[in-house]
Amino acid sequence: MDQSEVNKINEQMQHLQLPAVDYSSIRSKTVLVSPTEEQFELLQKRLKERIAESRGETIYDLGIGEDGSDNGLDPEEYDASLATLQSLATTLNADCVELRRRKAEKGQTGQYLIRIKVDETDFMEIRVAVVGNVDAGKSTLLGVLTHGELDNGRGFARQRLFRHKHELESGRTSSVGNDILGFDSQGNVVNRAEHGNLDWVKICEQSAKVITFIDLAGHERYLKTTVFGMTGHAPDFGMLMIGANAGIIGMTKEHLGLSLALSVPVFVVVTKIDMCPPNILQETLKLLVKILKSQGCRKVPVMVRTADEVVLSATNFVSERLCPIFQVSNVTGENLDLLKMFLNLLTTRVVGLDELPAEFQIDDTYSVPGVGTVVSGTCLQGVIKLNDVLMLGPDPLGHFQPIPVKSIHRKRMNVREVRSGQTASFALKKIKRSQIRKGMVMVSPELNPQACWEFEGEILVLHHPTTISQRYQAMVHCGSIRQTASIITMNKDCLRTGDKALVRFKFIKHPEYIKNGQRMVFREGRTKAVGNILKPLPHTSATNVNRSKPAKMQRNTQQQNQQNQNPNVNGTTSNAAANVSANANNDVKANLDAVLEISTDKRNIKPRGGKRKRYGPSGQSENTAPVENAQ
Ligand SMILES: Nc1nc2c(ncn2[C@@H]2O[C@H](COP(=O)(O)OP(=O)(O)OP(=O)(O)O)[C@@H](O)[C@H]2O)c(=O)[nH]1
Repeated sequence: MDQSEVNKINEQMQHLQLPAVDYSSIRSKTVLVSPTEEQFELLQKRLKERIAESRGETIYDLGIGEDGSDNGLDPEEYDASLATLQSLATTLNADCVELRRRKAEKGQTGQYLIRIKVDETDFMEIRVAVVGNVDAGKSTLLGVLTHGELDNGRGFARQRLFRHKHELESGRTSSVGNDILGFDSQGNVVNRAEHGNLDWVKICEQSAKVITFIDLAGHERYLKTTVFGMTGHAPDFGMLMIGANAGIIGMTKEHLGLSLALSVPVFVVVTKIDMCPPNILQETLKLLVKILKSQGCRKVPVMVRTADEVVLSATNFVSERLCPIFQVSNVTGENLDLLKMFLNLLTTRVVGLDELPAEFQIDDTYSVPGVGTVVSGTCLQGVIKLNDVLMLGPDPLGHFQPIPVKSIHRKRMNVREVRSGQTASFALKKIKRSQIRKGMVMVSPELNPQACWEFEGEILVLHHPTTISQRYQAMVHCGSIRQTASIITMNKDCLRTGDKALVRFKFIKHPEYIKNGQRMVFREGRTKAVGNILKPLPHTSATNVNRSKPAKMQRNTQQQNQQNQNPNVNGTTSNAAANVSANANNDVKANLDAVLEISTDKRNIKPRGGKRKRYGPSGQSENTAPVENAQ
């Protein structure tokens, strides 16, 4: 079975009302011992479905029945079952790799990774945002993982990575870096550095799964970029790094709070255990566990010390509550195998969105000599194929224009399509780079996209030194949108730390494409609020574009316009919005304590300033990079 077949099954499962298949005859733990032809077919069908459900792989339990019988098989039964499982995998063009075996009430049980062998141009994609305080060892760990050479404790692995990055990304000023780690269908790492360099195309060709690390800066002065990385690059997971000796300092809690606020499941990697006295390491772990278990985080910390624990935590990690903790050394390599095994088992959180109309969010733009304008970003839903015509926008007037996709790259590799949950870059014709900005989207014409100057959102103020009142302005981060917005109205006179409110925002520079239910962060300096977009208010009248009017007049005109279109706006919110709001309330409330704690951590507060990105006349960062670096 190849990826296109997996996709086909996915499609069928979502859209067709398939008659329910009766799997009752394959529920017993011994069914694999010597299945009848009919049972074999059913087993094959079920396995195919499971692989399709998680986009190319599944973990199969051997010796565990669904019929309530005691777990475990005797050695002969086990061997026979394993042989059947292997032949099932072979018929589906998949590999079957043992993850663990253990003793059960009656004999043995085991878990096996069944992963399809994809063709050269396809691979599963998982994005991991790497966060943590300065010096936690982020770059070093990524250097060690991706280049396969240990560190010397004095920056060796990190330099390698920097040199590699510098060579590959010369000209890029963005401080969000990407590194990739590929696994083949048997779970082996495929990265092979040649003269210190990695060939991304080769890695992707040999990989069944590629982990993209979004390397986010650890210093507070780059927090804006870090927030953008977490919202704009749509990570599946967050890897929070902590230096064992330094402990939970600086931005550690801030980054944890950000992951919580954006509902990104987090695992923790404690580094430098080779140089940390045992008592300090214990203190760091104790505090970490305390924070994770606190009311605000409500996580279940799990120390991962064995391969068994890796399988357990990876298979349960989709639930946001579990928080696996690894203790590693980049110098001795201790426990790095466990971390690699865990990364190999991570599965995408985006499933079942391929059938929706395409939606691609742009997180960067490039000018490539000989190619033209290139945009990179994430396909949030649907499938985008070569030569598809998508609506690009919104421009400063809120308009979208049709534009064909002339070439698609995934991780610098030429491909014919990109699916939901995957990142890609597109070459676009007849459009200047200065006409495109981060935060714009390319969507299927079916969606009839509309731009919004204003939207209603529900926010929770995590921290503000005094009070927030109407007309307050701060940066809204939402997906790859990063723009200052001002508060036009809210359902309270003023907001203080810990307050929740329904707020109507207005972007100050240009309208944006936003959607109901999107998570957002509203921040400026030490002020932070998180929440959800409840109701985008589409811009339909030219008055919205006229920014020369006094703020108050403009507000009134817009309110009138919107009242006319939508009588619901100023009174009660719609039912759908109210539902989102109820859910958001719970999520947001859950984060409160942790983040309040975070916001009062004085060590986080450092003077702002430092290196800034250069911006061109259009407000674009002045990136120029060859097309292959766009991904
Ligand atoms: N002994 C020891 N040293 C380590 C380990 N991991 C990293 N280091 C060292 O710690 C220093 C800081 O590591 P970096 O990788 O630069 O830290 P970082 O988190 O990337 O820092 P920023 O990129 O500035 O945010 C380097 O000198 C590394 O050699 C480890 O496991 N053991």
